Formats: sequence, structure tokens, C-alpha cells
Amino acid sequence: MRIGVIGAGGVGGAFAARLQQAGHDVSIAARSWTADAIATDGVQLTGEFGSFTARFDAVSTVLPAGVELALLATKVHDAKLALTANRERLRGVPLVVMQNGLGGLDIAARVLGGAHELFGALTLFAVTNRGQGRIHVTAGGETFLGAGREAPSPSALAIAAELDRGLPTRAIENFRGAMWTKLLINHVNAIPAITGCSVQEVSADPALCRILTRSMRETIAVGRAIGVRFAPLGKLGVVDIRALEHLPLGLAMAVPRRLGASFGPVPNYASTLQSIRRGQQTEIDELNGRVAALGRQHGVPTPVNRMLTAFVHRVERTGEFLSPGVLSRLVER
Ligand SMILES: NC(=O)C1=CN([C@@H]2O[C@H](COP(=O)(O)OP(=O)(O)OC[C@H]3O[C@@H](n4cnc5c(N)ncnc54)[C@H](OP(=O)(O)O)[C@@H]3O)[C@@H](O)[C@H]2O)C=CC1
Ligand SMILES: CC(C)(CO)C(=O)C(=O)O
Repeated sequence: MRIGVIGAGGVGGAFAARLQQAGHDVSIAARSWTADAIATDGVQLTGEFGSFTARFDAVSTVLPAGVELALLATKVHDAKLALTANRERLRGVPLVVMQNGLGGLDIAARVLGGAHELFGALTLFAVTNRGQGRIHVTAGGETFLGAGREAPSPSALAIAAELDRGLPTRAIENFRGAMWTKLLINHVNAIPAITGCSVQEVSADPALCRILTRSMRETIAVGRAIGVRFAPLGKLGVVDIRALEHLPLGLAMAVPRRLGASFGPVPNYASTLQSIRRGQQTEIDELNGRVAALGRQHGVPTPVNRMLTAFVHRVERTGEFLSPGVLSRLVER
């Protein structure tokens, strides 16, 4: 199949390399400096999904004509520009939006039109983008594909099967509920971005894990106020979400502690801290920031998500991390 990947960073680069290796005809649209590096040296994949270099004939700032399926793997805030540049090439081509947060599919529908065939994909593997096509997968995990609230359509099943040839991918029902569960999982992103600690260090540290748990509880409350039906996703089952919601805080902390440990022994710094280290804008406004905005809209208090969002922006501006002790004093005072 002719597959076009827009945004060849961590997630896009890993999929591009593995799909090409599996025999698909993959082309890449990247920003010029990354496109130049990949055109010369290919995508160099290391870690959990194997170590090899994938070379691509078509690497440019826009996709070539003739693509049959497209994947969008930019950060959410880069989606509008990337899709606008590729709009002509995407006419009639199903698009899979591989992004965290809740907003990517809406942006794609606005740019490409509400009738465009759109799917979302939630990726549970953890990947470090070392720049210029060098991609290191620190923990394996499945990708879940879908759209809306219903059971997967025949085309969702067919697309998931094509992607599954490269990396483990499954079509699921209640994709909207799964997006919210992934948003909960991505609460592991903010504290590493504020402190410089890994996800595993945060979840193993009682004071930091307490903040993480509080932020997740706020998000469940916001989701409930909106009528979200959280779907089980990877290591976070419906029972875990109920435990997070209803158990006393000290006991509920077991859920994020397990979630952090599930990323395995290699430190996972998550995509938000990686953006800071590369001097790029983070997606925090689409993660904890989105929860805070929805909380305001629906009258649900979200003080921890508001603070975490503000602290990530502070680190973005200053480049200075807060120590775990200072962060917990500021949040818990
Ligand atoms: N990293 C992870 O472990 C995971 C990330 N995610 C989610 O996946 C999505 C992608 O994240 P991730 O791969 O980490 O991000 P990266 O920043 O590593 O990759 C994004 C890529 O998009 C490129 N890009 C930006 N604008 C354009 C454009 N206009 N045209 C073409 N390419 C463009 C960037 O280019 P440049 O190289 O120039 O910066 C970069 O290579 C995010 O929503 C993230 O939250 C989901 C699960 C796991
Ligand atoms: C799953 C996780 C937390 C992997 O690191 C991720 O989605 C991210 O880093 O944004």
C-alpha cells in the first residue's frame, strides 16, 4: 500500500520505518531540515522495535501524489499548518491522526472538511526523538485506532490491519472514551517536564505521585461532567479508573505507580519534556491545559491541572526545572 507519513518525529518515524520494512511503499512529508536529514541518512530506528535504518525514495515537505493512506504524526499545534500544506494530496485519502490530546481530529475535520474519512490512533509505545530521523523506542506498546463512539467500521478494521503489518495496531470501539483514557495516561507527561525526572521516577516518588494522582482525579471528574464513557486502554482498565476516582488518595496512588512502572526499566521522559529539551513548544495546552479549560467551562475545579500547565509553561520560558520538593510544596500548600 502507498502510505504517506506527515511528521517524521518519534511516532511518525517509528511507523514510517516499520511500515516500509514490512513492504509498504512509504513516503514522508517533514519540515525541510528533517526532510534533508532523512533523505540523506534515512530513519535510524533503535530500541524495542528493532534496530535498522529505513531509506525512503520520497521525502519532501509535502507528500507525493498517489498516496492511498496518510498518517499525521505532528504535534497537535503543528497539525493545521501540516494538513493545509498537504490538503491537495490528501483529497479522497483516508487520514489517521496519531496524536495525544482531544483536539487533533477536530483540527483535521476543519482543514479537510467534515466529510473527509478520518480516524484517530492512540499510541502506547514510548519513543524518544533524537532529531534528524534518529528514533529510539524506550518501551513497546500497541496502537489503537478508531473514530467516534461506535464499533469499528470495515475501513477502520482494514486500515488497522495494514498498520499492524508494521507495528501492533488494533481497531477499537468507543474511540472517544479511549481518547479520554489516553489523556489520563498522558498525565504522566507534565511532572517530568517540570522537574526533569523520568516518568518512572515521578510515579515511584510518593510526593510527586500524589500530585499526579490528584491531577488524574480532576480529569476523571471533568470527563464525568461532560458525559465521557472512559474506555479501557492498555494498562489502564475501567477498574483502575474507578479506583482512581473512588479510593482514598493514598490507595488510589497505586494506579499511577503501576502505570509508571509499566514503561519498563529504560527511563521514559515522555514527549512533553522531549519538546522542552529540543527547545520546541510543548503540547501541554492540549493535555492538562485542556482539562483546566474544560473544567472552567463545566464548573469542575481543576487547581492541580491549572498549576501543572502553568509550571510547564514556566519551564518552556526559562529552561529551569523545579526540584521535586519545591513542586510538591507549591502544589500542596
Ligand atoms: N513520543 C511518544 O512517546 C509519544 C507521542 N505521542 C503523540 O504523538 C504525536 C507526535 O509526537 P512525537 O512523535 O513525540 O513528536 P515529535 O516532535 O518527535 O515529532 C513530530 C514531528 O512533526 C514534524 N512537523 C512539525 N510540523 C510539521 C509540518 N508542517 N510538516 C511536516 N512535519 C512537521 C516535526 O518536525 P521537526 O523534526 O522539524 O521538529 C517532528 O519531526 C504527539 O501528539 C504526541 O503527543 C503519542 C504516544 C507516544
Ligand atoms: C505514552 C507516553 C506517555 C509515552 O511516553 C506518551 O504518550 C507521551 O510521551 O506523550
